[in-house]
Amino acid sequence: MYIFETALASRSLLCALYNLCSSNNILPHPSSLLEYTIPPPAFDFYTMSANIELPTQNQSHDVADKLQSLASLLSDTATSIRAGSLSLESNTPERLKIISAAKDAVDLIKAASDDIVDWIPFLAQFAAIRLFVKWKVFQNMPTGEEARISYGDLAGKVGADVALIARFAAPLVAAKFLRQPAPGHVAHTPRSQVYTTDSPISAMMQMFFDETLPALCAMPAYFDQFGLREPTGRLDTISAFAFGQLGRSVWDILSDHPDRLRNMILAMAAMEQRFPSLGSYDLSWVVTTARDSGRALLVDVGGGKGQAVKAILQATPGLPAHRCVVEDLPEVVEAAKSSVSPEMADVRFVGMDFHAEQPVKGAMTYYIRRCLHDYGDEECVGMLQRISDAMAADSKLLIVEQVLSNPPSAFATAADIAMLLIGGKERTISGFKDITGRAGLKILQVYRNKGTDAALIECAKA
Ligand SMILES: C[S@@+](CC[C@H](N)C(=O)[O-])C[C@H]1O[C@@H](n2cnc3c(N)ncnc32)[C@H](O)[C@@H]1O
Repeated sequence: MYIFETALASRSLLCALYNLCSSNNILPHPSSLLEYTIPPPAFDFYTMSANIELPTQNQSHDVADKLQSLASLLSDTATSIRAGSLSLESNTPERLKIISAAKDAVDLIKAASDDIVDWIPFLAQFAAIRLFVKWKVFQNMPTGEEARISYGDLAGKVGADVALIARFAAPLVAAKFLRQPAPGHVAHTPRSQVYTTDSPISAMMQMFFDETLPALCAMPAYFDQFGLREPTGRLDTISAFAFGQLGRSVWDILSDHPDRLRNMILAMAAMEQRFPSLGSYDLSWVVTTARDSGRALLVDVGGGKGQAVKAILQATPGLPAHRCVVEDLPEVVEAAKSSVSPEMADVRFVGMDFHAEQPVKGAMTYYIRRCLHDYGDEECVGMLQRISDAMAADSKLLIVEQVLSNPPSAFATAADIAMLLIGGKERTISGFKDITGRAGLKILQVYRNKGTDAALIECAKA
């Protein structure tokens, strides 16, 4: 719309110029005016048609057809929800499918100029949410269906200017993230309530604002200094550059900041639904095969607080907790041990470094989730080689990561750019074949997770 208005205004201006000049015999013909006074036009202001790709009738029909099929998908969803056969809250793959369909519909309708109109408010919303979490604004808002608070009372509770609170609340009200039930009052929505506690989603948002955003902003200066080359190492990363810590890995840097490290570990739990610990993979073979041996049955390498092992224990009846191991950096393991849940009480927690020798040998299965994408290929080959060296001939390695499709999804590409900041990357299946093969492993099967790019890759010694 805006482009059209500009075009029309420019056209009138050119016509007026032409009329003025031609009446004074300065210009012989409009085409020479265009040819000599402006660069080749994006489109012809006189005909409004020559060089612009306006949708043909066929294309318009195509858009209409696609919109109609997306609309029927949304309408079928509504029918299933009404009939009680679909719950978007509990059915993550279906919810992600519907979100993607709704986004596809919006993309079909969008003009090129609409993108920027989406991006700019998003930045304001992101900043407002981060500040409200930091200032405990969400926590100080009453919850419940009818609950509301005046901006004045809310500002008083958190010790801020009323105007400041109202200005940062405004983008969130505009985005329907908060409600404004009456002028001067604000209320929670289910979306904002997630940020009232130290939830994994809140931790993820803080991690992106505090860790990722500064690194994204440092990228132009980083590439000016280091040249336009793909960063691969784990020491001189864009993230380290952004925090003035070149030569140190992201985990070294975080170990100086226990709060940031704790937040990062908590944030990992936010993506649990996108990264199911096993998905369709059935680990019950381990329980029957190794019942009588004393071997470890499951070793989660870089397992954080043991979130994947906890889920695997739930999904695999008969798997004894005392034969499962969670490995991570010593400081992470110490923190995890201090808050262990009852069902994890018998699990062994082992401090280690996955770039060094694997301390548990000959386990039935080694498991590594969301760690390899933190590193470039050479480091991954080293990490996999350590595991491969510890594996017995019948051991399996289970890798859970995103496996990029071609072209990749928006979420996977965003994850890839976040990984680039710390010298890592998301990989295609041939990328995984390459790094596992170089570490003396072969891929047996890939179990894809419905509705996301995550997959479990089962490997054995080559
Ligand atoms: C992205 S998190 C993944 C956590 C967990 N696997 C999950 O999927 O929820 C990466 C994990 O690797 C651990 N880590 C980082 N460097 C490590 C190292 N050198 N040795 C062992 N663990 C490490 C981190 O502490 C963190 O728990």
